[in-house]
Amino acid sequence: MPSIFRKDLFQGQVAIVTGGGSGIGLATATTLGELGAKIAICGRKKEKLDAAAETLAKRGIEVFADACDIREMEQVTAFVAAVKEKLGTASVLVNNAGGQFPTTAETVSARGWEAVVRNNLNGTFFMTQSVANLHMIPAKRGRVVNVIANVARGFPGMVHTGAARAGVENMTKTLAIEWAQYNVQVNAVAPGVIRTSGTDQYPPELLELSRERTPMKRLGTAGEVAQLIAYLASDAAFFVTGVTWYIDGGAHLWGDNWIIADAEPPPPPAIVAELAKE
Ligand SMILES: CCCCC/C=C/C(=O)SCCNC(=O)CCNC(=O)[C@H](O)C(C)(C)COP(=O)(O)OP(=O)(O)OC[C@H]1O[C@@H](n2cnc3c(N)ncnc32)[C@H](O)[C@@H]1OP(=O)(O)O
Ligand SMILES: NC(=O)C1=CN([C@@H]2O[C@H](COP(=O)(O)OP(=O)(O)OC[C@H]3O[C@@H](n4cnc5c(N)ncnc54)[C@H](OP(=O)(O)O)[C@@H]3O)[C@@H](O)[C@H]2O)C=CC1
Repeated sequence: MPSIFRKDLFQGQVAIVTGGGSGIGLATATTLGELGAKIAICGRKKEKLDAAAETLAKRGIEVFADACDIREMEQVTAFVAAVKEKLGTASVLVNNAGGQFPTTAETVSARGWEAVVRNNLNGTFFMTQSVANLHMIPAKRGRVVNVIANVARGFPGMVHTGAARAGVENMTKTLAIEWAQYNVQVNAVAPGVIRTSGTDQYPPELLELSRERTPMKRLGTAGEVAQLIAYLASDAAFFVTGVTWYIDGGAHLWGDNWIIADAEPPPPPAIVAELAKE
């Protein structure tokens, strides 16, 4: 996707993109890198990262890639220190790593719940705190962009991730206030359904349902999300903080991914009938 931004927009800056080995993360790393930033990417699978690093390097982007599971504080601390040593002080952090699995709320196991909350809420906080303390707060400059999901009306079918992403959305607001004094702006991006290696793992019929229920009648692209992230990471968004930006073709306002069962509603309690008589 051709960029609308000036070619040297991020010249001299270092950007960390978690989950930068694929999908939205790789598109974001490519976009920021092509706009001049040095790029650090992490993920759990080293082979995926190596392939992504090669792709970025072929485009002339200086890149540091290393395995890091964002759920593990020790791995996060080591990765964040390595970025400083290899590339310098980071001014941009894109918390993109995350994921979950479809489940009904009544069947999700305690371990399944915990795995998803750790992945999307704990991991995002660990990375943000570590980058802020080592890079952004001492430099008095930082832009954090958290990739969440469309949780405006809950997240039926994925209760664990809905709760975790809502946690990140609230954290976004808190950190925007606490860290304004350090010139660290914190925003969130909430993608609707975006065609990526991630959504390729979901049943095609679920994706088609989402497309039909999206007012703009299509799925988004990783490049479109990357452009929004680039704006929020740039100086053009200097006065923007604590805000969630939906990029979903209108889906947070209208359209449902969850079919409510066509069951007989329960009779109302007696008090409701009595009040109706008055
Ligand atoms: C309409 C579509 C909308 C789509 C919108 C969103 C799209 C995206 O987010 S795209 C990104 C897509 N990628 C993913 O979502 C994959 C991410 N998944 C993972 O990274 C991992 O599976 C994990 C972090 C969610 C869990 O990994 P891990 O901690 O290693 O978990 P364990 O294997 O140890 O299992 C713990 C616990 O969780 C249960 N579980 C794990 N995966 C699944 C699954 N796919 N389905 C059902 N249950 C799962 C697992 O069974 C364990 O529970 P117990 O069995 O009770 O021990
Ligand atoms: N595509 C969509 O429709 C939507 C996506 N999102 C969110 O956007 C983000 C990007 O997703 P997308 O690009 O579509 O999918 P991908 O599956 O391609 O990207 C997810 C990336 O996160 C990395 N990752 C996951 N868990 C961890 C972890 N614990 N530590 C480090 N890295 C991790 C994965 O790498 P590895 O497996 O190597 O660890 C992978 O590169 C995710 O948070 C996703 O949930 C939100 C709403 C909709």
